[in-house]
Amino acid sequence: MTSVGIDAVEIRTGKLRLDLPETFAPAQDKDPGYYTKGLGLTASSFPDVYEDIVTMGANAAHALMERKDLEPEDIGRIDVATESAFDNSKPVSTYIAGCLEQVYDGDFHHANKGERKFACISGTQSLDDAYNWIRAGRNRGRSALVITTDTALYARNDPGEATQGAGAVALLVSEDPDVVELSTEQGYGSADETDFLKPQQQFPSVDGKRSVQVYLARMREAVTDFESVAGKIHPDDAALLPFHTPYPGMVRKAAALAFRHVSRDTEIEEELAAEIGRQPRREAFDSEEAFREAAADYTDDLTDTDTYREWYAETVDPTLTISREVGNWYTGSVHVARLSGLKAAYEDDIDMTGETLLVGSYGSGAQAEIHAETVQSGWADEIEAIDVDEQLAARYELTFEEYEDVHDVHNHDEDAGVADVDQFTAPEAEFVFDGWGRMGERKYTYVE
Ligand SMILES: CC(C)(COP(=O)([O-])OP(=O)([O-])OC[C@H]1O[C@@H](n2cnc3c(N)ncnc32)[C@H](O)[C@@H]1OP(=O)([O-])[O-])[C@@H](O)C(=O)NCCC(=O)NCCSC(=O)C[C@@](C)(O)CC(=O)[O-]
Repeated sequence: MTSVGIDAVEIRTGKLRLDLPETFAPAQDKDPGYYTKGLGLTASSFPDVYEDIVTMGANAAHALMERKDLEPEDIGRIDVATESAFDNSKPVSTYIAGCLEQVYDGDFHHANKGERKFACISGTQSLDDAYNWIRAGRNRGRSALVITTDTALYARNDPGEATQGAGAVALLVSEDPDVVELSTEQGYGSADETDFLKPQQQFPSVDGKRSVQVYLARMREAVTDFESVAGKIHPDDAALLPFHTPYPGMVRKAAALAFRHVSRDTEIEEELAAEIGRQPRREAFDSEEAFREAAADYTDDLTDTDTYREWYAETVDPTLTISREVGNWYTGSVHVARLSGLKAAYEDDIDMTGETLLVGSYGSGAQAEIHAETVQSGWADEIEAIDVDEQLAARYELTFEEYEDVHDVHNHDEDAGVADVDQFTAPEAEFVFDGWGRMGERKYTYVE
């Protein structure tokens, strides 16, 4: 069977940085520990005034095509996943293709382009579309470009304001990939939920506490569904667990429940029994409430054990490093988690070839998906080539007042725009937003 998966990755972070404990916390009159320890975040990325979802996506795609020495004729489809689209008809992929055509001799007229929407999970759904297209043998030897791009803004003073972020991830999906091969097995947990949505509005209406519960419930379903096709998961099966990361604290909660589930009925549960007892079983309780309380107590004890802490430090924590510095990139978030985990393994000199990643994607509204990925022998060369640290370090550090201006610049209802707020950084060798066309379309130029 043809091996299909991710052949190369590039990211593009928004070029502005807001420090949460140092700059945001005092202005919000909050304890800095709320951001760093509670949510697990240090900073958010924001786009400069000449950046948006198109420039970030096009710049990530351009970097990837240059590094892999690709021409437009090598790409058979461009799938964009976003929940920050500014056009209800023309897909962002056409804007991005238009940008790329400014710098390549060829064009993308032969390429199928689209835009996926299902909150944050649409990035993984686009990956699926690309995978299925290649596995169906319809790709004529070409690869797919999957681009996730979002500016995740919340209304000012919404609790979600602390979790904002902006950036794009470009993934090249090909036969015989260099980074990871995707499993055919998948598990889903999907239900009509009203926890986070944007009905004809830019900023989300969020029931924050409920969104956390829905994330956990749908993930639990997806794990069970995955096990029904792939067999029971054991904690030692996966080297890394890249999960959708709206903020690292969310993944910390999900990881505790995941470990409790996958260690049940294993030698790990038996070994821990002397220390914290065995896991509560539903049939031993008179009511659902009593069972849930006992399960929550067991989970608290479990997360205090050395066994759990070691597993978390090796398998989960490395996937959160980039997220702590950039916030939520919505559709790109789980793909940032994968990159973060592989980057940490590369830096620690761990040979990941042949190892399994268990990837958990999620989108509000709501749907979770679990699949496995097998790391390929070219992974280290690919990870080494990505300039994540340089991009993060080069960001402009915003004051709180500048942050307020930037939020207004990217707020579709505010008049502030490129003309009113000076850019904070100077564009170089990249696509920039440079005004409006005659039909209200956004226009882009490549700046040398
Ligand atoms: C998630 C909430 C509700 C949290 O906002 P909140 O309700 O203000 O925060 P909290 O009171 O729940 O506190 C968070 C944690 O900080 C701790 N804490 C408190 N104070 C301190 C302190 N001083 N020092 C240290 N720790 C402190 C506190 O104890 C708690 O720890 P936990 O119980 O989680 O272990 C908010 O950020 C929000 O509304 N965010 C937006 C929605 C969101 O991200 N939801 C996550 C799941 S839904 C999802 O992932 C989908 C999404 C959002 O990406 C969208 C999509 O799919 O398109």
